[in-house]
Amino acid sequence: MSLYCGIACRKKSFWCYRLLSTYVTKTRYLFELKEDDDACKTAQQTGAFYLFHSLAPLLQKSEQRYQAPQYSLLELERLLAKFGQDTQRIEDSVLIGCSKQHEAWFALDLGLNSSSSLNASLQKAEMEIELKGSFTDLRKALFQLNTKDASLLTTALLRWHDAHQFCSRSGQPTKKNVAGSKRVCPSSKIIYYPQMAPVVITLVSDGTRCLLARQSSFPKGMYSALAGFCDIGESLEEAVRREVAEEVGLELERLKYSASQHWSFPNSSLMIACHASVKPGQTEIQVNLKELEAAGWFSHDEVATALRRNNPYTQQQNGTFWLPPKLAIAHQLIKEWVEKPSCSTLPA
Ligand SMILES: NC(=O)c1ccc[n+]([C@@H]2O[C@H](COP(=O)([O-])OP(=O)(O)OC[C@H]3O[C@@H](n4cnc5c(N)ncnc54)[C@H](O)[C@@H]3O)[C@@H](O)[C@H]2O)c1
Ligand SMILES: [Mg+2]
Repeated sequence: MSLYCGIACRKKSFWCYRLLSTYVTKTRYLFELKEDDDACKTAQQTGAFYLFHSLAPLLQKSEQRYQAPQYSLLELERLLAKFGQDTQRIEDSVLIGCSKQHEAWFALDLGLNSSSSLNASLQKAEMEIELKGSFTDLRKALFQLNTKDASLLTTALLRWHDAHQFCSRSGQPTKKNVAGSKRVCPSSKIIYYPQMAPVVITLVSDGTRCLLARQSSFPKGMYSALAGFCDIGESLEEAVRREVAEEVGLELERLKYSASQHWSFPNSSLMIACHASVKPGQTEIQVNLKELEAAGWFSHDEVATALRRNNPYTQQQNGTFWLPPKLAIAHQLIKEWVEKPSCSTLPA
């Protein structure tokens, strides 16, 4: 393994290596796998593969808990052989992380039409029987897994490769590197990197209440914070102010960054979450019905109660509103405000 400890000391020595923390060696190892196709191929030999079918991750259920099983390269080759597939399909896998011991983790979709193999997608039902699990809709899967497994199962990279198989300049097929961190057009030499769209999400407060809204496409009864894609040329602050003005007709007073999250739906977004406040007396909402179905101010008690009983699968019948599930950054933002309502009015 060729690891070095930094710009000041590029020696490949045990002494140098020992100076680096586990986290740093892990990130350097992943960097190496993204840059070096041979190193990544070698890593596949001892690596672990997570399986997907048309972007739905394979989950197995044991004792009321769901887990995403891992397969070795050998197991994967045997599986493909059993279904009459050539092992070239493994070239479609993408690097998604590694363990502290540098076991590399890959994601492979058996349902998408393969770019490296002539064979089309594998039969889902037959695979599920063979693998003793089920390919589960990603949204559902994310809410059934623990946070660590859920973050591994992001399908954004698989989806991006599936949708970027041709060069937009030459029209020729592009080729992914082994790790899947880029695609190159052999004809135009253009390098394509995975893209994501910045999205702002804002919980607006008037000091005692917070503003929640819903789109008609949301599950029945669910309310969330205001969200919107950033326009080209905008700063995050400008995007937050514009989205709030556009969607509910309010002008913001203070704005405070909270946290961020990668979000796989509908494609690949970087959600940037903020708390914001409006001027006292300037709280009258004018809902933009082209964007939202409804919006309103909710008291601290109402929101705290909704957080306590939050379960999307049981809340839809009795007419009460419910909030996005724990894994969504909207939930974290709302929880933060419930725990500390002054967070939106404190200086940034
Ligand atoms: N993780 C969370 O907690 C959370 C919570 C709420 C919303 N979200 C996500 O935030 C995203 C944006 O929210 P929104 O729908 O209110 O956005 P929005 O208010 O900007 O409205 C969506 C519209 O913006 C336009 N648009 C501009 N740039 C776009 C792009 N790059 N991709 C797609 N559409 C684009 C389209 O016309 C689209 O219909 C959604 O995809 C949603 O999944 C995540
Ligand atoms: Mg919006």
